[in-house]
Amino acid sequence: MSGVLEFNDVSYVRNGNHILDGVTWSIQGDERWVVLGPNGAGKTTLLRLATGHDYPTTGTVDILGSRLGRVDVFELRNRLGFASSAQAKRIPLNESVLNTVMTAAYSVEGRWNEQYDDFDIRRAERVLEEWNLGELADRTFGTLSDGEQKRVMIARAVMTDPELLLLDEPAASLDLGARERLLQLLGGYAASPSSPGMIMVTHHVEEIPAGFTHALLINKGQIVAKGALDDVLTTDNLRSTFGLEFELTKSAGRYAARATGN
Ligand SMILES: Nc1ncnc2c1ncn2[C@@H]1O[C@H](COP(=O)(O)OP(=O)(O)OP(=O)(O)O)[C@@H](O)[C@H]1O
Repeated sequence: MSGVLEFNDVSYVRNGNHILDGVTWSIQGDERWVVLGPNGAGKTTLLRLATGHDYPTTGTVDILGSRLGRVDVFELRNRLGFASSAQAKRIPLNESVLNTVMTAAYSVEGRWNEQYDDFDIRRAERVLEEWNLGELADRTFGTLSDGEQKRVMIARAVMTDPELLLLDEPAASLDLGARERLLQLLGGYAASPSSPGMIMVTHHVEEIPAGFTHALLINKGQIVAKGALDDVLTTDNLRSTFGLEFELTKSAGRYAARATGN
């Protein structure tokens, strides 16, 4: 079975630096991956390639069965859902929450002259309900809290029923309550058999939602470990990735890590 995303011996080099180095990685549509690694490891670069926002220096990237470099990336991106803080910054602050989500149907960030039909409106309203945003539909994006904005960006990413959903640090900078509410929603979404393949970048094992199945650990552009979550999340692999000794625990499907040495 060919995957929804295939990296084959991918390197990405800038100014002589190997930002990604020999990355081979395959994701199937029923897998939910977390990508973990320290600052500067290459996680965002991985997502930029996986969403067709950049090209590998060497190696190949296949997204939804199409080879990057031989396919119209704008068409391809319509089949992907992607949420990041960089994208959130492009949303006009005076745009309504409903429009912020609905404009994903046209891959635009602010409403202009596009004609939306009842289907688009109903779909956007349903997605807002699913992500606990129904009461905020008429609010403007700029008046939302950080946690609410992050949920709106995820709702926008799933609005078009993507075949692959990519989330870059969706829980970053959230307070404990907002983080836990978001992880519950993400866990529920990940557990649904109708959900697409997912990739979520994070810095913290505590932010891995229950229901995620696989992990990729990366450091200095190279894969440290990849595979089933429980096989990959080990103290040895965390030490190799973050350069510290950790105590790692798992409870009710969630992980926690605490440094034990240096
Ligand atoms: N176009 C570029 N030119 C030069 N260096 C780059 C370029 N893009 C990324 N880098 C560098 O590559 C490294 C990896 O960047 P990337 O943003 O992928 O890391 P990251 O794992 O997402 O980091 P963080 O966790 O801090 O967000 C960083 O050192 C970054 O400065």
